[in-house]
Formats: sequence, C-alpha cells, structure tokens
Amino acid sequence: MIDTGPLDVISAGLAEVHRLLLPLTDGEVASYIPKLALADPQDFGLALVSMDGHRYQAGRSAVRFSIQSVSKPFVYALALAELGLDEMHRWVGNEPSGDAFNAISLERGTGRPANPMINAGAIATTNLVPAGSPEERFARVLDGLGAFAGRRLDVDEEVYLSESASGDRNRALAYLMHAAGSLRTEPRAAVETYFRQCAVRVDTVDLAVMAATLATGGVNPVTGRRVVPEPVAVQVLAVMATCGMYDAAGDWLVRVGLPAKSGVSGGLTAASPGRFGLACYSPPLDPTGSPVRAVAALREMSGRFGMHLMHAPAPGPDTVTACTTAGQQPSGAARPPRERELLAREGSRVAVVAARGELDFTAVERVLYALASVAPDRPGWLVLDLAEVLTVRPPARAMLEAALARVTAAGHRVCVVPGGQAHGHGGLAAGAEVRGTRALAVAWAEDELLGESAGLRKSTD
Ligand SMILES: NC(=O)CC[C@H](N)C(=O)O
Repeated sequence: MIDTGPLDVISAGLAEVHRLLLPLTDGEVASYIPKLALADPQDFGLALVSMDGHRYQAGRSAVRFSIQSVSKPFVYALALAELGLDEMHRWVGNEPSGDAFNAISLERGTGRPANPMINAGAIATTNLVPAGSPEERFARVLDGLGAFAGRRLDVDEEVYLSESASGDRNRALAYLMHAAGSLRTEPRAAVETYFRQCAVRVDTVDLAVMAATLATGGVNPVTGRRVVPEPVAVQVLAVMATCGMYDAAGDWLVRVGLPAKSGVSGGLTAASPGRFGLACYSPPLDPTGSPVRAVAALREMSGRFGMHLMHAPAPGPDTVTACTTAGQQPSGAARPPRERELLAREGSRVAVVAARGELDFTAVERVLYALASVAPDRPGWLVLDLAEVLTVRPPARAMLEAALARVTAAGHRVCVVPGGQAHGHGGLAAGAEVRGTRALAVAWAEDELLGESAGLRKSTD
C-alpha cells in the first residue's frame, strides 16, 4: 500500500474528500442488530484499488467491521458462477424492487425474490451455493469472499450472535420463501448461514479490492487470481447498478453512476468497470440504510474524477492511419515489407487501409467505413494493414472477417498485415503476437508470396 507521499495525488484526493465530509454527521448508526449500535460514528475510511492492484486510502481505512449486505453481490457472483444465469433466474429475479432492503416482498405467482440485493434474494442466493451441508456452504462462502478480498477473512462471532438473536424478520422471510417454494433448503439453517455471511469481518481496503475484482472482469488485481468468470462479473455489476442501492438505486445511478452496494454496518463499495474499485466506511445511515458520508463521498469522487458510468470515454485518436484508393501511394508511416512488396508489384491495383491501437466496436466501425470507401471498382487488391494494432476484441474481429468476406465476394483479393509490427513508431516489439490479427492474417494470406514472406501458413495459429 502506498503512503501518502508528495507524489501520491490519488491518496491526497481521497484525503481531501475525507476532510471535506468528516463534519457531515447526519444519519443514525444501525441498532436493530444490537452489536452494530456499538460502532464509532466517527470512523470514516476511504479506499481505491486500481486494475493493477495499486491500493490508495485515506482516513480510518484499517478499521474492521462486519460486511453485512456488501457481501450480497459477491455471494451472488459465487452462486452465479456455479449455476449460470438462467438457472439462477429461476430462483431469484433481476428486477429492482424499489423496496427497502428488508421488505417482505416476493414476486406474485412465483414467490421468487425480486433481486439478490434485498434480504430475501440474498438468503435464497446464499443457499443456492452448492454444498452438502450448511457448514460446507458457509465454508465455501467464506473462501469465496476471501478470494475477492485477496486474503483469508474471518467472522465477527459477536455480530453473528447478535443478529441471530434479533433476526426474526429475516427468519420470517426465509419461512415465507420456503412455503412459496423459492428457498430450497431448510429455512432455519438457511438464515444462520446468511447471518454468518453478513458477520464476515473486512476493512475498507478489502471492500475496494473486492469491487476492483468485479471491475477487472473477475480477476483479483492484487493476487492475480481469477475468482469468477468474466461474464459473471459483468452480470453482477449490472445487478449492482440497478438494485445495489435498494429503493435509492435510481437516484444513485443518476447522481453517482457506478454499480455499488451498501450495508447497514456502514460499508459501501462501488466499481468503475475496467478502471478501479472504491470503498468507503462510515456507520451512520440514511433512512434507506445506506451510509450518509459514504454516499456523499462517492458522489464527490464520481464528480471529481469523472467516474460516471454513462460518461463513456471518447474513442481514442485516429484509428485509421492510412486510407488510399488503388493507384495512390499510401503516405504517413513507413509501410511494412509485405505491403511494400505488393505495392511494388501491383501498385495501381492496390488499395490500403491501415489501422492502429485497440480495435473495439467503435474503432472497427471506422476501419469498415474506410474499407468501404476505398474498395476498388474493378477487381484488385485490398490491404488491411493491422501492423500497429494492439488488440482486436472478439466482436470487432467477427465484424472484420465479415467485411473481408464481402470484399472477396466482390472479386477482390485481400491481404491482412498482422498486428504487433509497430513499424514507424514505438509499440510492441517486432513480431509480437497480437491476439486476433495473426489468425486473421493467416486466414487472409491469399497471396502465396506474401504468405511466405510473412512466415504465415494457413494451417498454423
Ligand atoms: N442492508 C444490510 O446490510 C442488511 C444486512 C443485515 N444482515 C440484515 O439482514 O438485516
């Protein structure tokens, strides 16, 4: 973890938000679980964990507290990874209920809880984690939460006993679901497993690492370990975005714009997909059960650091670096050898489109537009030069393949220069593999000479 030194601008930013909001003393510490009432309302910690596992913090980020409802998305992820979305959806819905976290609300007809973020849905979800006994199930839950946090976690036994002694409302929910057929296991044990899950002890940095693990697509950025498959992480973030803040989820998404989950002990975690995980701890709660300071802190950070999910970064600079019709000499960076050979031999019949950087949907649209605009009228050559491309996302590759198939169907011959050659300017070392482009080049190495000179064979890759 980095110490707040003069160069640590990020921790300094967190410290500033901390200073700004420390005087905000609104809200009440939860007391319906008696042990939670003993929390110090002055405790206030902030943490941010990047995709590279760099950790930043401010305030009392090392204070430990019971995770409570912040556990819900992570246990949902564990169950989802085992069951898959369709089976999961038979038992727990994906719809924001607009209800309070502890509402006695089950879907009419099915008896299914609306979503896994309210207590009913979380009790059902925990008990969908496959196991032979409640003990084994809790062991799996604890291991899974630890994998998200990147360290072995333990249970605050006093908080567990306190909730178990006062948790009749959750018990009632479990019995209702059991009667409706939406809870598969014995209700008493089902609730105890859920209570133990809520009593797992974490600190603010743990919560930020957990959120960062979802933000990376399921790989813990500190340990490097994959915890859940990428589609599961994406689905969980979506449920957090729509249901994570209970009856305040809509306003939260508008104002803060991050998938998040709060808990009654004062924890709040939020993920910025593909960027970082954030967390905050401050026990006093607003009437919806979310921590007042933590909500304000995330709102502040989202604004300051431009984190709102709907504010997608503008696509990078020029994707298309050369776009020349047949007969024109492509200008700009030096052309790679394969392309030079072809231009020397067939110059007047060769159109060239060169691209660089990362090819996602937006970038590939630019490439396809360029291809369409230079495709020769009469049969000729079309060079798709991907030498300076760094990655091709799978949907972008499928689009490129479809476009190349159309180009050949129109009677042209195609030559794809594989990525990773970074001629002209720096970038990847010559010959480095760039996922997707080499296979494309092999598939489209139409010309024997060019195929040979680039060391490509159709059977390889
Ligand atoms: N919102 C919460 O954090 C609720 C969790 C708590 N254990 C309960 O079931 O009431």
